[in-house]
Amino acid sequence: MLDVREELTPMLSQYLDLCVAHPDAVVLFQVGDFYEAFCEAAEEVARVCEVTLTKREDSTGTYPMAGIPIDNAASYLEALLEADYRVAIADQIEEASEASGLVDRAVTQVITPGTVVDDELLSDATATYLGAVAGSGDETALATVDVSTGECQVTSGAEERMSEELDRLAPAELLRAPDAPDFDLGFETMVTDADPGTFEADAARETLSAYVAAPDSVVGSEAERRAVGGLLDYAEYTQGGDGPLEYVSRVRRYDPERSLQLDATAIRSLELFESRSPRSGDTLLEVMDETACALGRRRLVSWLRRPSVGEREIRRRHDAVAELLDRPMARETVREHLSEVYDLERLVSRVSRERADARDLRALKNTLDAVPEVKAALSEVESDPLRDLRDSLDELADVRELVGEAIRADPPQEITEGGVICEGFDAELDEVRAAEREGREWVSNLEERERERTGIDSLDVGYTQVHGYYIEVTNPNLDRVPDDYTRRQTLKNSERFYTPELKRREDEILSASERADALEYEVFAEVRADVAEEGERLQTLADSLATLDVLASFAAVAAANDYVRPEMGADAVEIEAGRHPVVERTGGEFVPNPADFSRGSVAVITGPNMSGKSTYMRQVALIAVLAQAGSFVPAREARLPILDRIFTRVGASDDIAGGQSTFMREMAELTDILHDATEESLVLLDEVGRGTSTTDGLAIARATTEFIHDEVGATTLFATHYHDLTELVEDLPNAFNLHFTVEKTEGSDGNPDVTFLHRVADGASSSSYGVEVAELAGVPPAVVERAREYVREGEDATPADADGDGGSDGDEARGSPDDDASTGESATPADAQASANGRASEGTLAAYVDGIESDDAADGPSTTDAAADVLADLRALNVAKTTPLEALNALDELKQRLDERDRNRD
Ligand SMILES: Nc1ncnc2c1ncn2[C@@H]1O[C@H](COP(=O)(O)OP(=O)(O)OP(=O)(O)O)[C@@H](O)[C@H]1O
Repeated sequence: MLDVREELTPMLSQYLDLCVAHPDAVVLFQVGDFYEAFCEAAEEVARVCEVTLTKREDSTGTYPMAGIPIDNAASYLEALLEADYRVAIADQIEEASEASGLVDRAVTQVITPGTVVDDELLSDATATYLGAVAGSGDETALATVDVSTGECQVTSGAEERMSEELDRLAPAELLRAPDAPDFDLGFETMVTDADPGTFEADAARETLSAYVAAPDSVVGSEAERRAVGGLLDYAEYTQGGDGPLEYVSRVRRYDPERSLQLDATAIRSLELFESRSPRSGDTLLEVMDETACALGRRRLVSWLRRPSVGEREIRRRHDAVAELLDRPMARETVREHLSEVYDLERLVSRVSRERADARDLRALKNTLDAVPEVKAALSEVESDPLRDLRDSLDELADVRELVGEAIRADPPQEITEGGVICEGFDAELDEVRAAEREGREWVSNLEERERERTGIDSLDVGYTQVHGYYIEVTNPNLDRVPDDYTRRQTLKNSERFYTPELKRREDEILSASERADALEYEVFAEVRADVAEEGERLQTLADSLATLDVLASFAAVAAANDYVRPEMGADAVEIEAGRHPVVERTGGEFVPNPADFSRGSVAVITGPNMSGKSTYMRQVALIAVLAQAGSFVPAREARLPILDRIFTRVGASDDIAGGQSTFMREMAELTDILHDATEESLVLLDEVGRGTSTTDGLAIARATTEFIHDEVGATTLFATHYHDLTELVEDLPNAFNLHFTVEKTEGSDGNPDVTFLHRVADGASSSSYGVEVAELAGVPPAVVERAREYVREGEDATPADADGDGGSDGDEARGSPDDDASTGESATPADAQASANGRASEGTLAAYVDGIESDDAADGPSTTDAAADVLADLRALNVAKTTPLEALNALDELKQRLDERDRNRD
């Protein structure tokens, strides 16, 4: 279009200028009640938003055009953001009526994934971050801002640390300074190449100096300053580029190591915020979220994501929860009033961005109305933290009064059309309104007066938009019309007139009405500006309300679920009758279990599939997370150390959907653990080493355990199906075995029935019960029977030790992956269950196949072809992409083909 620019109409040429100024965005251009896009942009908008692609015809040609209604823009904007577009909103910045020629337009906002501020596009519970990275090596800095609330934070450190921090915060959009590392990001984001100049030291200092008085004192290094500078400059650009964002009142520096570090893997595998299985759907957040308002909800997420490591801070939170637990009346009253609290942080930012309307200000007033009530409910509290919180609640009576007196209780959405400002607030406005009212009254009495004067009983006074006020006289009465009537309009049966006085009044009414609307808007804008002045006090209030809401929520959850206050600062993890906070809520009777892990101990946990190993390990970690976040915990008693990090490495099969080599990923995560864990860390390892051959897997598991035990000293829980690992405890003084118990009874068919007791006990497990678990899970009887035959064969044979790595003994032989010496692959009966659970089960299939292969070798060529076909099909099966049902069906079909082969052979 650039080449024909000279020939375009002024409007399209204006559109084109804006597109050139915002090359990375789709420009949406206000035309009346619509946002329009033209030419190529129109095609994209039509496709993504599913709106009709129309044509605009003018003297210069025909152009594609697509529009979205402004009133209803949110869902369309969401679609564009989801399709990875940035959207530049070009609003009309002058009234069409005032424009001489083309209406002036300017980009007032660039909407990008990291900078959305519209409530409809934001989630209540989580913050949407824009992030910026500058620097490299040990001097890498990461700055983030939540554009909707103004929360701006910066941190720095080694590249890997910052990469972890990025993964944890998962900003929706990321800016990179030219020298920033090219991180391998573990989350979806839009990477934006911002103007490199904004990241330069001087430019950044200047940007920052508009926000903080002494830029050098808030940031720790040049890299931090550059990251914040580039970040805020871009945030300003997206908000219309009118200078500093007033609502960013604080730029805070933080050190991620000052909180319990949970990396993205741990957050995911502990299911803090997202459930890994589409079926379960329950997360720690869902269980813990009894918050009453959005402020509290976001604070809860941030406390769970970043539990504290400060013993004093943790104790204070526990003190507050304890008191709120003891005072149910106060707690419930506080929660009730908090539920009337609007999203103050976002409200304040809208006020200072001049985006708040009259309803927002009323919402602010309602929120402020709740504050004295909350304070009153807390009047008798005795604990320091609650007293401090109560005393810190600023009622902002001045703001509350101002809004109460200025803004009507139920104002319209539109702030330019009157009906917003209360009577009695502004003398000039009242005067103009009085004039308007008086005029209208005069008109409304006119009919009666004129009927009397003319003697025409059917005379009517009315009003139309086009012609204004009129006096209507029907045709038969026209002869009685007085001389001062002037004809305005002729209808079929009547004539309409006006008088000079009526005309004068009409002009007065209209101009008073217009003036009143304009004045109202002016007064409203003044009130809004006065409120904006108090932004910082409002932010502080929001902060206290958020904290109070989370503490009350913790107390409510503790009351409802029988949680107990943990004792902090212990030297060991000691839990009596601990429960998994999420699993205990998802039905069935939950069996509480104890934990007693001294610092640096390594517990090797064995037990059949489904016996409760993973649940147990996660429960220990979740109890630690909850305690350090400030909550009570699901247990009868708990004494806990203050942990610095929690690491989790869960079985390779759980990551199969990730697409990458699961074993590589497993090992990369293991490397991080071995590298970064300390004596204050808790490490959960679930089936480490499973992603490779048995020999290698066991070797890695063994070496890992030894290393953690001897060198790292982290408290470690290691769930494994490698029963050989249980022997390790004999050599490692700080290691011990735990196992999960099952009850085995003889079933009616003579085979064993297994009941899971979900109870942890000392020592190693004696059996795997994989086949029984497979049966319980519904694996077809033919397969289960065949598996039993294999197990019996295995038991009769001498324990295989072809790998020369020790082999197994007695009962353990069945569960030991070492048994499967013929392939060197893992063939635990566990895998049968894994299959039923929707996980890959290459081990079991491999065992099955190898059985067939050796059969075939013995039987000669006659039956080998059929078996080879089966094998080929099996090898072609993409386990990662196969659902459990498909896997079972495939297995059943292969089995039938082999049965067929056996019958032919007989
Ligand atoms: N203490 C408990 N009380 C009641 N039910 C439990 C308990 N622990 C676990 N369960 C139930 O048992 C199921 C299996 O538990 P879990 O996944 O922890 O077993 P696992 O031994 O880790 O299995 P796998 O080795 O296959 O991963 C859970 O989904 C849960 O429903």
